[in-house]
Amino acid sequence: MLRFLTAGESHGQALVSTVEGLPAGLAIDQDALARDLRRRQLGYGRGRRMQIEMDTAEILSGVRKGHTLGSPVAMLIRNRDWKNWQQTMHVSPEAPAEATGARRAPVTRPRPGHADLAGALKYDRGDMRDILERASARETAARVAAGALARQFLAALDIHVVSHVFTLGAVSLGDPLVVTYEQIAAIDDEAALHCVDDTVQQQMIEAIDAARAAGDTLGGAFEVVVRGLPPGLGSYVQWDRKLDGRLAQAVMSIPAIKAVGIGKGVGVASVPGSQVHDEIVLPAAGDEGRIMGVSRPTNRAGGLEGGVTNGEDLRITGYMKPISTLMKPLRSVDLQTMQESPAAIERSDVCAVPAAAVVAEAMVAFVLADAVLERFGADTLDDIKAAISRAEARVQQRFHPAPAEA
Ligand SMILES: Cc1cc2nc3c(=O)[nH]c(=O)nc-3n(C[C@H](O)[C@H](O)[C@H](O)COP(=O)(O)O)c2cc1C
Ligand SMILES: C=C(O[C@@H]1CC(C(=O)O)=C[C@@H](OP(=O)(O)O)[C@H]1O)C(=O)O
Repeated sequence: MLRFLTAGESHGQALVSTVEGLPAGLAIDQDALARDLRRRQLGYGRGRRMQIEMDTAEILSGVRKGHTLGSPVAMLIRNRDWKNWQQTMHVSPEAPAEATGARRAPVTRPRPGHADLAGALKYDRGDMRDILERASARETAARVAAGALARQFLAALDIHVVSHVFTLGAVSLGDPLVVTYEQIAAIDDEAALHCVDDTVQQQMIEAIDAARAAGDTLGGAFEVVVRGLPPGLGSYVQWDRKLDGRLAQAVMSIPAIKAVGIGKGVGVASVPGSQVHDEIVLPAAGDEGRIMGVSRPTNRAGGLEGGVTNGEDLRITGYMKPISTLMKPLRSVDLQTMQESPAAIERSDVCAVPAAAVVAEAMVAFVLADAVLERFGADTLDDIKAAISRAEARVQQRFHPAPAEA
């Protein structure tokens, strides 16, 4: 079983990510890890915090001479902003004499849509900073570090995870299923909104500018696409083994994600079956089909049938609500005075859909890595590769039987 836990407050000293269950013998590419962390910080519409942070993950354990040992990998991501928050975020009852930064007033006016009110009710905290510090999506940097290791494990098996943004507020590219894996893989890391279409991307930028000018915020939708998955990951035999369910939980757990789709997603509800299901045909001459000797002209199922991978690209969409901190705040109640009062204003993003897409890549990579280990599980990378080859040979033999002896 592959698992990870994170720790850390948004303006505390650091984030910690601990990953357990990776096989031994995986080469760790620290540049690729840094690239994933950087991609999460990019995207048009983010706030000033992203100019302060330059996320890097320091590997503290589990890796020696560039390779995993099979033991837990602990990683540390320091918050550069911490120096501005020591007076507010100190761990001791009193701020130490050397603490830097301003002493901030308690947060008492919950922001509709953030975790402030629900968290205060649950944990019985008067200052809602005690809630928002951990509810903050700052934590997703630690998820991306964990996901980066999973992604490197998958890449060693020639499985690749990419994403793109296809909707931002009212601007949309339309059906993401028409966008190819190759188009998504070609998106430049520095692209403003990680959209495959430059004209649509420009309209998205303008929508964000307009929202910012109005003191408002915007959400949107992204798609994660995975190429190279072996068929047979996940299972239909129990509810908690269905891979669609496991992926949906992982993506839905990202702050502000309110809906998840597989393949055609919610579109399946409004059209007949003939426009939903992917026919199974014999491959055209010269096209072997992927592994199974059959071909699927369409992939509306998004690579999953019965909660099991079918050898096609995995396609999963995530829908993000607009950021809940509005510079023109919504109505709220000051929980200290119990007077109606505009919601608190914190420094904030106007839009973070591209960042959420990168986090979703990490979460999807993690769930898939776990599913690969479950099916081909072993303690070393070489054993896993051998198990995958064996499974491929078995499927190949069944669907391409050798010609009978004359
Ligand atoms: C990458 C990313 C950045 C975010 N930035 C902000 C932000 O700057 N301000 C804010 O109010 N919410 C932001 N959010 C959303 C909140 O974290 C989220 O709405 C809150 O934790 C409540 O969780 P829920 O929306 O899932 O119910 C961000 C989310 C993500 C994924
Ligand atoms: C720090 C990150 O995102 C933060 C997520 C967030 C929230 O409420 O979720 C609020 C903002 O925090 P701050 O007030 O410090 O600017 C974002 O910047 C990050 O993505 O690394």
